[in-house]
Amino acid sequence: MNKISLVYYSATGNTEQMAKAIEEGIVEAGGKVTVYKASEMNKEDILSSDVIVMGSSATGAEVIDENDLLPFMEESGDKFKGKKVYIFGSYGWGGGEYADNWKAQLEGFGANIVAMPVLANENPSDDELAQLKEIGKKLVTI
Ligand SMILES: Cc1cc2nc3c(=O)[nH]c(=O)nc-3n(C[C@H](O)[C@H](O)[C@H](O)COP(=O)(O)O)c2cc1C
Repeated sequence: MNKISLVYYSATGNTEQMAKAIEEGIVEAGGKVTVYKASEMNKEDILSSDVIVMGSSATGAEVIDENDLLPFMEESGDKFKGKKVYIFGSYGWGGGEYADNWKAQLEGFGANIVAMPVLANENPSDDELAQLKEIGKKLVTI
């Protein structure tokens, strides 16, 4: 069974709801996940996981959380090489463009993006939450 960590940034709760759906899926499938808010993450624990799940809303100008998650990504670069990674999040108006940049950055580090990111426009829909739950189930043994 995979060691899974999930770290997310959410200003108003949209990405947080999505994180909860993934967590539910993992737990339903008999797995375990340690969930961190980006401002409280344990970087070593996250980087020692088999599967790293990261969520962020779009902030600034089409970027992920610039206070914690972006610095973590940039300082950890090579440590993502060969890791199984899943990213998701919520955006307001940019069509989710920020996540394309994010995915490309991770792929540049050599990460293996295990499924297409689910991106919600503001509040996640029931369908998006259901998709995230299914992805959570798969992460347990992927
Ligand atoms: C300061 C700020 C900057 C934002 N920048 C973007 C952006 O560049 N592109 C975009 O699509 N949405 C942007 N948004 C909208 C948020 O990404 C959107 O409201 C999202 O649903 C918030 O999710 P959260 O509650 O998980 O943080 C921004 C919102 C705020 C408050």
